[in-house]
Amino acid sequence: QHPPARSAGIVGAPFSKGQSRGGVEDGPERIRAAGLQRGLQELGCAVKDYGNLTFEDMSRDEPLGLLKSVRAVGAANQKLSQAVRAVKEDGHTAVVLGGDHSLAIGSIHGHSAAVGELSVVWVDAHADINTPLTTCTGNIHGQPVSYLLHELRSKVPVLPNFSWLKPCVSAADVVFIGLRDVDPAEHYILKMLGVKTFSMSEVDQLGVARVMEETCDYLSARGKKPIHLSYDIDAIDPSVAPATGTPVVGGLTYREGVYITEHLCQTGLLSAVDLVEVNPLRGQTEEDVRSTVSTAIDLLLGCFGRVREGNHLPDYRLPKP
Ligand SMILES: N[C@H]1CN[C@H](C(=O)O)[C@@H]1CCC[B-](O)(O)O
Ligand SMILES: [Mn+2]
Ligand SMILES: [Mn+2]
Ligand SMILES: [Mn+2]
Repeated sequence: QHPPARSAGIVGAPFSKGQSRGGVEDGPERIRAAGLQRGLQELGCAVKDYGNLTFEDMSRDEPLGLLKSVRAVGAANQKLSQAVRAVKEDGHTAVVLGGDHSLAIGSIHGHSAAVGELSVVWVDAHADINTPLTTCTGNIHGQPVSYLLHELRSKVPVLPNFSWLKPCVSAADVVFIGLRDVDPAEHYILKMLGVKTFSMSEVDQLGVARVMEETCDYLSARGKKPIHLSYDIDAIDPSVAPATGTPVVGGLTYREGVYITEHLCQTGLLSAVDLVEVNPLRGQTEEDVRSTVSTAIDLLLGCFGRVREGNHLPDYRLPKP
């Protein structure tokens, strides 16, 4: 029989101030222009596009110590949180198109406001778990996880435009996949909190099928909760997805990247997905950008039931002479 009808609520978040490379704000439009909505509809998925959020320019947003664009990041994520909560309350699986990975702060916060406790699968070359005091760059796209975890509450100072944010995720409900560029402070935090991680070494050692089995067993052992998939396109090897801000060699193959989404889709627990860090300006050729955007779309379609064996709509009938 066919799976229950799925519906996607798309929110574009053209935001770049969690890092310092222009262009990532064009991610949402490039992904839409390459046919995300049609691809979802061809899977029998209902689609509601909520459009792009608008982020007003911050008049003064001086750095706070190392931290850059704190007020802009705080305001943007407050807006995104409200948007994602509304999408969930409308009954859709949320699809957040970035924009940089600081957007996961608002996306996960809003998702949790709607559904309560959730599991987070963070697919990324990076752990993005620096705190405002351990960051070496000041870029908040390297910090979102620390703002969200209950266990790090005492390590994150109150920041301007962040008074709306409360931690909403437990460290034991997070799994990282694809890690290969983790700062020492981040590694210390991951070990201190006992966070489940599958670095690229484990992907090589176990294979992606076993990684996904263990991920789902680990998360469901604490009770089946809605899953928030936060997918940084730089988890995928730069040979496939080069148009991104912080590429790192030795990434997931296209097949491994898609397998992750196919597997999470079949759990039936996928409740929101972020697809972030697509930056068209970081491609050296148009083909670089096309390949990156096309991969992003295929990852999203995998979340909504696309499988490589093929799909057909429930009402399909063979034509008769
Ligand atoms: N080189 C990494 C590791 N730590 C750095 C930082 O904290 O600025 C970079 C963050 C990448 C964020 B991204 O994963 O969202 O791309
Ligand atoms: Mn990354
Ligand atoms: Mn990231
Ligand atoms: Mn990145």
